[in-house]
Amino acid sequence: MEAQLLRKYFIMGSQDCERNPVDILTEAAQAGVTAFQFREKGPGSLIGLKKVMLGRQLRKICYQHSIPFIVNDDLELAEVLDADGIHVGQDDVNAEEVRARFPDKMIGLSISTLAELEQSPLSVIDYLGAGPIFPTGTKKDAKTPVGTKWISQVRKQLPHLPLVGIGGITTISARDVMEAGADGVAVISAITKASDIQKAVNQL
Ligand SMILES: Cc1ncc(COP(=O)(O)OP(=O)(O)O)c(N)n1
Ligand SMILES: Cc1ncsc1CCOP(=O)(O)O
Ligand SMILES: [Mg+2]
Repeated sequence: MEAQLLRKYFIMGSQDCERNPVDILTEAAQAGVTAFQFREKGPGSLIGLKKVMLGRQLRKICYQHSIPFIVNDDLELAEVLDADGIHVGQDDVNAEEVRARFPDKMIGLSISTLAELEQSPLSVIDYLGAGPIFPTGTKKDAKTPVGTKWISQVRKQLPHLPLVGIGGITTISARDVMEAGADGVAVISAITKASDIQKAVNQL
């Protein structure tokens, strides 16, 4: 995959939104986010048909704006929505299984420690999501923040694998993440909680 696609990677589910997620993604897409992950997860999230129906709407917006549509965790949903990619973490379906099922989709893998990095099937994935970089209130079960140093460490070990930082990144701290060597920043609240989404995306 082109690392440039990770530059402004927006992640969202309805649980993150105080207004219509369709409007929020439309504004973010118009403002120039470069990738989108549908992460319908946690307290207040939709399940079953409602999740699929929202996913269809969000998938369509990505298609209209030529933005990759990536599904978090849920392989069935990725198939039903014909997603461009899937993001899995260390406690999710193994990335090798995801690759066996989806030879042509982008696969992202979360990475928080050196041990995880050493044990991961890096040859089957397309990018790494490194974090949480900073403390975050968005993901209740987030691991201990690892800081931007973690980005530099991963970049040093893997100079060519596309790499995005995630966790507590704001329009101000995004610069530090990029300067540490990331190809992009993955954010939820920096966009969903912004009073002016266009401005927030521009600042990122
Ligand atoms: C780009 C990106 N990086 C990391 C994550 C976190 O994935 P995971 O650790 O599996 O946690 P959940 O998002 O599933 O709660 C991500 N989603 N995206
Ligand atoms: C999904 C995820 N994985 C690690 S931290 C995090 C939450 C990121 O949300 P925010 O950008 O609001 O801190
Ligand atoms: Mg996961």
